[in-house]
Amino acid sequence: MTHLNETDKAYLLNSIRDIEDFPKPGIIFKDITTLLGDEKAFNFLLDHLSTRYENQEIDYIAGIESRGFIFGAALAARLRKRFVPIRKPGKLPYTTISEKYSLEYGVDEVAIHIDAFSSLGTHKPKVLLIDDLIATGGTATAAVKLINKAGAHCIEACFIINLTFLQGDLDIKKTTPVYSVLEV
Ligand SMILES: O=P(O)(O)OC[C@H]1O[C@H](OP(=O)(O)OP(=O)(O)O)[C@H](O)[C@@H]1O
Ligand SMILES: Nc1ncnc2[nH]cnc12
Repeated sequence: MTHLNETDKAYLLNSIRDIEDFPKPGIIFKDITTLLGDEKAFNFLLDHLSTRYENQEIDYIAGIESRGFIFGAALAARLRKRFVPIRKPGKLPYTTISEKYSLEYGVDEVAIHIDAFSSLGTHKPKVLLIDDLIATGGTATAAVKLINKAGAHCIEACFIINLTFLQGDLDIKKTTPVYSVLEV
């Protein structure tokens, strides 16, 4: 189904477990392992995402390490699209390009293989970016920049959960559509 009603969203949200004070005091961690461990909820989510994206022009689905790999690769297999991993630094074996981003304290980085998106005739490769969750938005904003640096076009950034009170999607929305299945 393209549109999820409030009952559908409550069903998915209830399949995700909240863990208080992980990994630090004050954080409520959204634990998606309970969604993955519930085959009905996981397939319900994948049915929804497949319906949303099946008729859109997409050449690649890129997932952000590590939880974005799970949803991104599952959706890519269903839609018969190519999957590209966006990884933490030092993990990819071939030549990479990378993008740094700020954390609350310090910096982090995401990387991609330089040839991840091979050119497809006349058009720039169209990429759907997927991650499980957007919090401050630092990771996903850097990932969108990386997709552009790699010569592709990010057609949408998709998240299963958006922690809306952090407004992490504001920067991405300046250049790229954002879709969040669940807003918390
Ligand atoms: O919006 P941000 O504030 O940048 O945070 C969101 C990112 O944090 C989590 O990943 P994490 O770095 O914990 O890695 P993991 O998926 O390997 O656990 C989550 O899966 C996102 O990738
Ligand atoms: N509250 C949270 N739950 C799960 N993953 C996260 N990544 C950043 N914040 C998170």
